Amino acid sequence: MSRPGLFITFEGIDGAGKSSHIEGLATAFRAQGRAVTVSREPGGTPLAEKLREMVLNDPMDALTESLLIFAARRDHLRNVIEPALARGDVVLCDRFTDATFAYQGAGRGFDLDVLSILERLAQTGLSPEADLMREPDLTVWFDLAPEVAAERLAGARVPDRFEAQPVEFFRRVAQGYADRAAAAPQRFARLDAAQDRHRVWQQLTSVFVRKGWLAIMVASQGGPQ
Ligand SMILES: Nc1ncnc2c1ncn2[C@@H]1O[C@H](COP(=O)(O)OP(=O)(O)O)[C@@H](O)[C@H]1O
Ligand SMILES: Cc1cn([C@H]2C[C@H](O)[C@@H](COP(=O)(O)OP(=O)(O)O)O2)c(=O)[nH]c1=O
Repeated sequence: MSRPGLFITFEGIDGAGKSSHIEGLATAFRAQGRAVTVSREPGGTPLAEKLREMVLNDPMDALTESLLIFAARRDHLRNVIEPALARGDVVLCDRFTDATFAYQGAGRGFDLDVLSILERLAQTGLSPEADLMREPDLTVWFDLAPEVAAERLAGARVPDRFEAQPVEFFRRVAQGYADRAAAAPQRFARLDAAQDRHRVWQQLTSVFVRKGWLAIMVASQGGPQ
């Protein structure tokens, strides 16, 4: 019998170090015989990537932004995430709905109750269990002080509309993530992202080993040098 799919998301403020580790984790899962789908939000389908370009570059009010992000998310769920989970893949997704609560909710101050309604609308009715609202099986939260993230990003890449925000914005976003983690402690795994890359990788793989999703040997494989 094939193994059930796993839906794993990666969250944290810009510059926390998520992208540095996702490919390494995909390699570790593949080395242990699992099929892996790597994706990101906003994005992951042709339509959602178009919406991403708008969200990251065009000024808009917070409701418009939230509607576009959830539209992109539904398209991504329908066309990529749900089919991959149905095949039994491990789905590794760089950001998901916690980012909307953290950035649009806590960061921009948009109404969290409206976000909850949009979440239910966008994430329900797509899997064989009609009433299921799709949520991650695990969310890895790269927790890092905004000042440290800003230092890491300075000069590293051209900032998008969010990355160009002042540090106070990221303090609110970081608090938004802390609130989401406190509300669903069984789903979240917090990493101390201030440590060096190797230690962050060790923390990351030990979460998966503890869950029984990776064998212990991978701790020395696949991670960033
Ligand atoms: N543990 C770390 N210590 C120092 N710098 C890091 C660490 N992890 C990532 N970086 C660097 O910080 C920047 C942001 O990392 P990245 O993985 O792109 O973050 P994110 O995807 O969370 O925005 C990159 O320049 C990356 O090389
Ligand atoms: C998924 C998501 C992302 N975002 C923002 C956070 C990031 O600043 C930006 C893009 O995320 P990300 O892909 O992490 O950026 P990069 O590839 O440049 O590291 O979109 C939201 O504001 N709301 C959301 O729901």
